[in-house]
Amino acid sequence: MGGIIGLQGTQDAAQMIHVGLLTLQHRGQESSGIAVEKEDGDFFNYHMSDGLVMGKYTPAILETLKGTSAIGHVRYPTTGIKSGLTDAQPFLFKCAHGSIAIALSGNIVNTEALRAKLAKEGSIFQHSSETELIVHLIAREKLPIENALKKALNKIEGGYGGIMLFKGKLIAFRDPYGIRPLVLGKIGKNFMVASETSAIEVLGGKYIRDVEPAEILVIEKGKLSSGFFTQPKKENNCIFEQVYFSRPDSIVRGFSVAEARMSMGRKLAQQMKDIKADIVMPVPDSGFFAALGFAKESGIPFEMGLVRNHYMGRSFIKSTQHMREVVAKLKLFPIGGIVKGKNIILIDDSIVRGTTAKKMINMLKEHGVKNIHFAVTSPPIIAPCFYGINTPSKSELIYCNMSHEQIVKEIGVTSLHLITIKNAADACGGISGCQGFCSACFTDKYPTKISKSTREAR
Ligand SMILES: O=P(O)(O)OC[C@H]1O[C@H](OP(=O)(O)OP(=O)(O)O)[C@H](O)[C@@H]1O
Ligand SMILES: NC(=O)CC[C@H](N)C(=O)O
Ligand code: SF4
Ligand SMILES: [Mg+2]
Repeated sequence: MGGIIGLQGTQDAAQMIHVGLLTLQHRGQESSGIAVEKEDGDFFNYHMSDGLVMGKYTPAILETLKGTSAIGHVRYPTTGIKSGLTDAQPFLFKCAHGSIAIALSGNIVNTEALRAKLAKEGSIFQHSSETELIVHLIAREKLPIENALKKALNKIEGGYGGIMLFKGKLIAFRDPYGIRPLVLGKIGKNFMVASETSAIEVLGGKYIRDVEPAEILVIEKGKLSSGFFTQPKKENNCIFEQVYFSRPDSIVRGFSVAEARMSMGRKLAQQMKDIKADIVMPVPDSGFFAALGFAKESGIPFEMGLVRNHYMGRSFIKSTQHMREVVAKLKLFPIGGIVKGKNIILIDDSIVRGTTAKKMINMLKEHGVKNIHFAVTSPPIIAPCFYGINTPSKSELIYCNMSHEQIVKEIGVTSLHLITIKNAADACGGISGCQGFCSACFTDKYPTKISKSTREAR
């Protein structure tokens, strides 16, 4: 998954990308990078850093990132080496076309086959993440860059949004199914692209529209041109963007994420009419708006009985189970005075491995909660994601290894309720049922081909 942002036409491009990356931090915490095209277009000024963005791009560093065309990336490792700077993006290359900087959010699913073929033909790989493949494929084509990119993108399959800098051009592209998000905006007279609208708005810019599935945008000297590298496929936007990943103040496929989450909460309340409770409580952060919607619909008072430590970052997107456990233990803490002796409806967006639920419910009990009815705004997650979110192999997914009743016991709640796929999709602006959305992690039905080796790699 991860987050990307690119803009052109302003002297403080790197400073703006830096602010954009801080805004996209929730999409990737493992490393970040900014690349700015040098004035002669010959290469890039750049800086990569591990961990969080905050504090890593000092004024002195930003001063070295001179240029008016820039891209940035925050990484959530879903392929390749999971930590360190080896796979920190943007990746920078020199090839027969010239200098290219590229950053990708998402995953390419036919990586193994392509990599093996290219390696056999003599390619040397510097990185272990798939983003590099695109440049290898471009470098082999003796065509103008846009056409070379078109050819390259026709050879890859997956869910991705991508950005490139090349000789005065900022180029953006999105997978044919629109699985991963990418939006176009404008700041003054300058165009920009980003994974989420919030990164445009924080800079004082205006969201214009989504980059279309299969679209390639070229921005050069303030002018925008658009083309398609293939026929767009039936849209399969990742429903997890609304459920968990995106910031609540972002607009995803025309819908406010906060409102979609509130509506999911309302629908859960309708599903749970018979459950009586004293208070409704969110699991912060991403359960917040759903709990608000639930409380409004049910009339049960809304309370904040859990405090979120924001310095811990998100637990789910940590790279190792050890770190997920550490963060899950420290990220939430109950407020005894609010929860003691209460029957509560507790709302979270998802149960993936069950790491958060187990720890948090234990703590709530230690603080004297009477009964917990746990309500979740995603259906059971029963299949891995191959498009850039680490919903892990079936062996790690709690709903693949236990029955609903066993999970109720394992996490220690009085009852457990999950939103239906139809209700989740309706709340997120689905046309009818789940049309327009990818929901493969709930259904095990993927929009693209997933090869045996890709499946087995999980
Ligand atoms: O069942 P699990 O494997 O624990 O994964 C699911 C949990 O992880 C996420 O929270 P996270 O801390 O990543 O982010 P948030 O603060 O935005 O909710 C998500 O919101 C769930 O709470
Ligand atoms: N954009 C991202 O953070 C993910 C890109 C790529 N799949 C990686 O793991 O590096
Ligand atoms: S499989 Fe799930 S997480 Fe992955 S793109 Fe589809 S809906 Fe999103
Ligand atoms: Mg959470």
